[in-house]
Amino acid sequence: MSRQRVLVTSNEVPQAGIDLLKTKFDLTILPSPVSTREQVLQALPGHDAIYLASHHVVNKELLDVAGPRLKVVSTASAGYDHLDVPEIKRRGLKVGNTPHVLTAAVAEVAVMLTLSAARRAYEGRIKIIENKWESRPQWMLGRDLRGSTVGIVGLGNIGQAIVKRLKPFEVGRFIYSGHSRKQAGDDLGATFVSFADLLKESDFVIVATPLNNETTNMFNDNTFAQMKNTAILVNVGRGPVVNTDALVKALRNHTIFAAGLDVMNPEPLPSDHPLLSLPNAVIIPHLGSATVKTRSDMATTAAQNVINGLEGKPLVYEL
Ligand SMILES: O=CC(=O)O
Repeated sequence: MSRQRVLVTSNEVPQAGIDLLKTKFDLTILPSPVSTREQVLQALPGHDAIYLASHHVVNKELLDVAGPRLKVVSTASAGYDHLDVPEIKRRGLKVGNTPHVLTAAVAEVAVMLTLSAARRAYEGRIKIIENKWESRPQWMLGRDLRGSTVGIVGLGNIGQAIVKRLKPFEVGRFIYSGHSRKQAGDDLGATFVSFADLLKESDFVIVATPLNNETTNMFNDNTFAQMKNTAILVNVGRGPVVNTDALVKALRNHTIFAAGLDVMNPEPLPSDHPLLSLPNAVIIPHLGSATVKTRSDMATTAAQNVINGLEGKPLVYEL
C-alpha cells in the first residue's frame, strides 16, 4: 500500500517535526518559509493531512479543494481562530493544535512587555537617540509592579503562567475576568471579577484571551475610558481583541499610560502605522512562541497530531 501523504506549508518547519513525519509518510514541503494561499490550494489535493506552519485560513473553500482524502488538519499554533473548526469536524476530519508547549514562552514575553511598557523602555531609547537624555529627578518615571493590581483577561494556561511569573514582583493583587470563577484562580490567589471591575481596578491589564466573537474589539473607546489613566495594557492574545484606532487614541491622549503588544491588528503592521509613532507603545512582531526550543516542541506536537490522526488514535491536543 502506498504511504499516506502530508502537505507541510513551509520549508522552515523545525527538523524534529519533519523527522517524525518522514518516518511514516510521504511529505510535500512547500518551497517557501511562508507559502501563499494559492500555493497551498494548488498543492493540497491528494493529501491525507495538512500541517499548517502559519495561520492559513482553513474554511469551506480550502476543504472543498482538498477533497475527500483529507483526514487531518494540524496547526502548529495554540490559537485556532484561523480554522473553521465546526466545518472541519462536520466533515469528519480530525483537527489539532499545540497549546501548553508554548505557554511558558508566551508568558515570558508578557512579563517582558509588562516591564518594558511600565518602565518606558522604548521611549527611553528614543530619548537617547534624539540626544534628549536628562537626569532630573522627575524624568521618565514609570509605574511599579510592586503593590499594583494586575488584571488578567482570560485566565487560561497562559494567563495562569503569567500570574505565576509576576508573583515574585510583589504584585499587590491579581484579579481576572472571563466566563466563570476558576479553581486555578483560587489556587493562585487571584480574584474573579467582572470585566467592568477589572478595567476600573487594574494598574496592569494583560490580555491572554483567544479571539472569538465575544472578544473581538473587547478593548474600544468605551473600555479604554473605563481604565485608569495610569494603566498599562499588554496584549499577548490576539490583535483584534483590541481596536487599534481606539488604542492609538488612548495612548496619544494619555487615556492610558502605555501599552505592550506582541499582537496587533493588522499583522504585519505596516511600517508607517500610527502605532509606531507612539513613544508609549512597546511593540514586538508576534514573537510569543519564537524561541528555538518552543518552536521545535510545537513542530513535534503538530507532527504527532498528524501521526495520531492518520493512525486513528486520539490527537495529542484535539479541538
Ligand atoms: O500566536 C501564536 C499561537 O497561537 O501559537
